[in-house]
Amino acid sequence: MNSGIPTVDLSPFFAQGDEEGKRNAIKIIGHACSEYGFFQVVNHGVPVELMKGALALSKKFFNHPTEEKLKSGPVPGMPIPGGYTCQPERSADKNDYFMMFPPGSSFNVYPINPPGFRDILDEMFSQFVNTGRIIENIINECLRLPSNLLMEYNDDRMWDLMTAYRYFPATKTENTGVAEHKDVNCITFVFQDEVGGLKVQKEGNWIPVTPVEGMLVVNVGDVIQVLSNDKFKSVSHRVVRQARDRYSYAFFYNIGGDKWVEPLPQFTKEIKEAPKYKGFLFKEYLQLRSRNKTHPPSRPEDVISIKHYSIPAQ
Ligand SMILES: O=C(O)CCC(=O)C(=O)O
Ligand SMILES: [Fe+2]
Repeated sequence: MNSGIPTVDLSPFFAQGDEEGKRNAIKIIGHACSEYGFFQVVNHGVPVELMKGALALSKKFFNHPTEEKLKSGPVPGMPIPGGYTCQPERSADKNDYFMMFPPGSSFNVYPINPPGFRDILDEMFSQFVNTGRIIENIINECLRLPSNLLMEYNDDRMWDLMTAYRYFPATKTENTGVAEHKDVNCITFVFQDEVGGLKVQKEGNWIPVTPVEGMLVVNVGDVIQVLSNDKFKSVSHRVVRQARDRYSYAFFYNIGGDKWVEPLPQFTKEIKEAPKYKGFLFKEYLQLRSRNKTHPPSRPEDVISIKHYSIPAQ
């Protein structure tokens, strides 16, 4: 099926000896990350039955009455709201969502209903972390970095996040599910139900990502764009609401908040290219980006994006 973004089979990374298969996948992913910022993967290690179960249980959860869902609402004082949240009326984004931190984090607030949802969420999260490590390693190879450089740099898994979303049906006058944005993190995974609605920007057009059962959509975020000094791109995407409710999951393979993010020497000094970004602490950028949401600037040019740290070419 032609969904408009490249598709890659990751099975060579789960078998011994298929070096050619690996090289081929690495080539497609490298091209996808520099041209699209997006690709999608099959045989990615996350069991398809688990993905289907996770969607089925999230549908049940979101169809509970609001009072029931709010029992797993965020605890006051959390840095980011964990648990169940509905977007405020004034937000352009029209969805409600459940967000969690790594299994075992004291910030997690799990729903009791539907039964089994908690176990499935924890399992999904752990599977996503495993696939995240594999894709991080592939990106390390695509960028021809010294072995394990990204893995050793990105060694704090406590900042990873997973969100289950429910998008409301479009109305006659508006259909924004999630407004156009670029992800802040390293690598994002998304899977959507058959309703669809995810769109990716390419050369001024919006490419729809056709939903395929068991497929994981992967995109690189701002951190990879900065580390690679723009070799790999963090690309704008959005969710367009459809005639009926749409359900999806997103997993954000992040980096530790205290990490310093700047273009790597392999893409600057070592090849005599000027860095395109100033360095920054990841948590400071996260804070600026969440302020866009809590205190939306009135002038569009004041909305903070990764451009905030860019160094103009001399
Ligand atoms: O729900 C989706 O398909 C994608 C959501 C998204 O882009 C995000 O949470 O950053
Ligand atoms: Fe996103």
